[in-house]
Amino acid sequence: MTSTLKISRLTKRYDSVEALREVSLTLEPGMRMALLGHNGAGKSTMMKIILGLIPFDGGEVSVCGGAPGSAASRAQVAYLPENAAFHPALTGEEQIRHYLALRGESTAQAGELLERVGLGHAARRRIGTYSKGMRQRVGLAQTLIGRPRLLVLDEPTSGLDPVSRRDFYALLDGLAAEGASILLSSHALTEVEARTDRILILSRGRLVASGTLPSLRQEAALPVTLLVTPAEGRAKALAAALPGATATADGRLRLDCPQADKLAVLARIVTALGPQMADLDVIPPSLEDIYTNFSHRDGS
Ligand SMILES: Nc1ncnc2c1ncn2[C@@H]1O[C@H](COP(=O)(O)OP(=O)(O)OP(=O)(O)O)[C@@H](O)[C@H]1O
Repeated sequence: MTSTLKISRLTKRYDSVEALREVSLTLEPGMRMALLGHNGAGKSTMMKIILGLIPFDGGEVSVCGGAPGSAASRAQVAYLPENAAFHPALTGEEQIRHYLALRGESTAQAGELLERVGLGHAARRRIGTYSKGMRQRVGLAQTLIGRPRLLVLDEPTSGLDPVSRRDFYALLDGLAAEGASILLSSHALTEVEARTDRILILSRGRLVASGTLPSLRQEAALPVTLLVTPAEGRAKALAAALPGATATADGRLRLDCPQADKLAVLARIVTALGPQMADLDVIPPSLEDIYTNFSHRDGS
C-alpha cells in the first residue's frame, strides 16, 4: 500500500525561529490524523510545506508519491484554510462552479457537491447571506472537487455549532471510508478524540507524541479515575473503606489508580464493597489530559 503522505525528519526555519525540527509522520489511505499543538507549534507551517506553498530546509516530504507542490501532488490534494474567504456577491453554486472550472472539471457537479455538504437548499443564495457554518461548508465542497486523495484541513470546525461539527465529521468519515486521507489541525480536543484515528502533538516545532489514542494513553501512563456512587445511607462507611478517595461535589468518591493496577483495584473494590455501592464509573484519561501531559514534558 502506498502512503498518501510521508514526511521524514522535516526541518523548517524562519530566520532565527526553528518552526519544525526533525518531524516525521506517515499517513495511509483512509486514515484521519489530527495535528495538535499550541499557538505557534508549527502546524500551519507543516501544512504549507505539504501544499508546496513554502520551501523547507531539511528532511524529505512525499505527497501522493510526488514532491509537494508538483502538478501530480496538487491534483490529488485539497486544502481548506481556517478562514476560507469567498466572494459575497456570488451564490454558493456560482462559487463552486468557478472552482470546478479552474480545476478543469465539469461545472454541472456544483449542485451535487453542495448537496453533499448540506447546502443544497441555499445553493442559489448569495454567500454574503450565509452563516459562518454555511461558508465553511462551501469551503468543504471546494475541497471535494476532483475526489482528492489527501485533505488538509486547518481548524475546519472552528466557529461551527455542535450539530454542524457532527455533520462535518460524518462527512469526513464517509470520505475516509472511500480511501481519502485526512490531516486536520484543531484545538477542539474532545471532538478530535472521538473522530480521528491518529494523533500528533507538536510542541515548539518538535513532535512530542504520535500514535493512536490508546497507545498515547499507555505512553503517558496517566492514572485512571474510578468514580464510586455510594448506595443509600452508605456514604460514610464507603468513604472510611476507601481512605485514598476524595469526595466530589456530587456526592461520589473519586479514586485515581495506575492504569496497570486498574483491574486488580476494581476486583478488590467490587468484592469487598459491592453492596455499599450504587454505581461505579471508570474514566480513562482524556485527550486533554494526555495533551497537557506531553506538552508539559516538553517544558512548555
Ligand atoms: N513567515 C514567517 N516568518 C517568521 N516566522 C514565522 C513565519 N510563519 C510562522 N513563523 C513562526 O513559526 C512558528 C510556527 O508557526 P505556525 O504558524 O506554523 O504555528 P501554528 O501551530 O500553526 O500556530 P496557530 O495554532 O497559532 O495557528 C511560530 O513561532 C511563528 O511565529
